[in-house]
Amino acid sequence: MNARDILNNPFLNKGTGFTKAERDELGLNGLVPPRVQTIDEQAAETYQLLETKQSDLEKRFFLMNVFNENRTLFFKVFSQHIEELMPIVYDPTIADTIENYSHWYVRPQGAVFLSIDEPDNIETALKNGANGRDIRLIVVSDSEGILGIGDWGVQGVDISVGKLMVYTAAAGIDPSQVLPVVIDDGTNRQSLLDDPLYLGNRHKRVRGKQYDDFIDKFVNTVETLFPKVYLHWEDFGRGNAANILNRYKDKITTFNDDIQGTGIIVLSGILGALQISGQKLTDQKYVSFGAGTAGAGIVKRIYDEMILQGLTPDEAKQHFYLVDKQGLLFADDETLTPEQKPFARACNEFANAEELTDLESVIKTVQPTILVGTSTVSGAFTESVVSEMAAHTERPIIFPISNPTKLMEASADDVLRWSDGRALVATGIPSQPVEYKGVTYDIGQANNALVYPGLALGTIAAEASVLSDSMISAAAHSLGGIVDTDKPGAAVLPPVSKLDEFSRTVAVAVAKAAIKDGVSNHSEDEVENLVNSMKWTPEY
Ligand SMILES: NC(=O)c1ccc[n+]([C@@H]2O[C@H](COP(=O)([O-])OP(=O)(O)OC[C@H]3O[C@@H](n4cnc5c(N)ncnc54)[C@H](O)[C@@H]3O)[C@@H](O)[C@H]2O)c1
Ligand SMILES: O=C(O)C[C@H](O)C(=O)O
Ligand SMILES: [Mn+2]
Repeated sequence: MNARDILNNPFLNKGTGFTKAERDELGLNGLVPPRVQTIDEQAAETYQLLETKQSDLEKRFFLMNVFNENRTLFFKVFSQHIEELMPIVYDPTIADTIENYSHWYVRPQGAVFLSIDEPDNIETALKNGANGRDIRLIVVSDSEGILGIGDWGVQGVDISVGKLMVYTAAAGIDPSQVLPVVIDDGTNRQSLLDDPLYLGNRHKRVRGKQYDDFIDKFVNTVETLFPKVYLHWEDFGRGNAANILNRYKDKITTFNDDIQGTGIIVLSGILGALQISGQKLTDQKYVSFGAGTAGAGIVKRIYDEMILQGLTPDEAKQHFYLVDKQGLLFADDETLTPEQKPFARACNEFANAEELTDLESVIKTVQPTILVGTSTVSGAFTESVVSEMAAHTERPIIFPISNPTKLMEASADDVLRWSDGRALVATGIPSQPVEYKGVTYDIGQANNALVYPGLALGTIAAEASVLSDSMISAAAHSLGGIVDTDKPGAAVLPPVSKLDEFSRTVAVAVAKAAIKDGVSNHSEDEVENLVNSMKWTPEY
């Protein structure tokens, strides 16, 4: 490899960090400024320059340049300032770059672009993307359900790139072992189809057999090329996400973030909240506002936990009320998804069944103790919804977790005020602490980013053949225990600033569960070492 290839390769480039000896050996003399800098000096300068940028968007562009030039330096800066930079590198700023991707496009950022029109190119494209690297982690999206902003065609590739950045910063997954992938199967967003600058396939989304076969071919090719890979699915549409997961979850090491990751983090948050309120999960009544991919995924996780805590399936089901566009979901509704069906209620349970078409009437009638929003309906948790909940329960658990910021069901600040400081709140995007009547309330972030890095680290370290339910449950429990129950206004989840620390906790718990479950051939006393040895650190 010649010197210029080294400087142009973000995995190899150290910029001014090349030592004198390296410069002599690699032919770099004269190609970088004379002074040799340590990565700490480079990181401090980079951070200083970053802080001169005014908007989050400018900061993101700047950081993406660093990412494209020098991966090690990028992750040094990101890891050092993880709490500050998460919302810039990832959600919510990433939503802006996805909506404007084609217009702002500069570089492919190491992603692999697969076109539904060219199934025969899957293997070549993946090989080109890997370029001989040993790929252990793939994030793939078809971008039909990006966050709560919907179908963004090929532009959703940024979510695959962004999720992988968080994996490395949070859990130390080696950035040279990851591969972001987007499946471009068209888009149903007319404004993209009409946009002359749109960079994706200019046709409607392909569905049915052709789509399913493409997914199958993709999975088979991935498994052949990268037999040890952990395959993460992100932001597929409601009609595909659960189907795909169910098709592969017992065969390969695979994970759907919106279903399983969100299920884990919300269960952890609820366990944290119950630790604060001193209550039992099996005494709670749960309303899911929005019962799509995430909503139903969370319900299933909490339902499984209730069974783990001793309830029968029939008893456990009685604790859930799912609300979607049509209102409370009833069993005689023919439009229910397979994931909604088990939790639909009977009309004859309610004297006023026909009135239960909006959230407020459901809250009044059901009097829940937990309300989780995954509806993408901005402001749906109104003052009357929140105060109605607070009227019936001392410490209502209220998690408005739709993303990005513009789609939140309520702000943490409003929920606390409207419940007179009694609600236990977590939000999907980071929220500033709320001051109310002399107490500072820290707000937990119920975002799957707090858990998917550790989950993968543990699973990959244990070389688990599948991601089993007990591994998922172990992840939720390992996080749920880390709250400060004595401090007034304590958050229900651990702070993002400690993400690297608790990713390790999650990883160890997950790897141990894999071994107990018989899906890993390692032994428990190896776990600490296995996890430690997987961990990549941003140093030269
Ligand atoms: N915080 C997190 O970690 C996290 C994780 C996953 C998803 N989410 C967020 O959850 C939201 C939903 O994501 P998803 O993947 O489940 O999408 P989805 O499309 O699968 O589900 C959304 C559901 O909301 C329903 N809905 C739409 N309008 C409604 C209304 N007026 N009233 C009631 N229900 C309504 C839809 O019918 C659908 O069932 C998004 O905003 C996403 O960002 C957050
Ligand atoms: O990406 C996020 O911030 C969480 C989640 O996966 C989502 O789709 O909203
Ligand atoms: Mn998602």
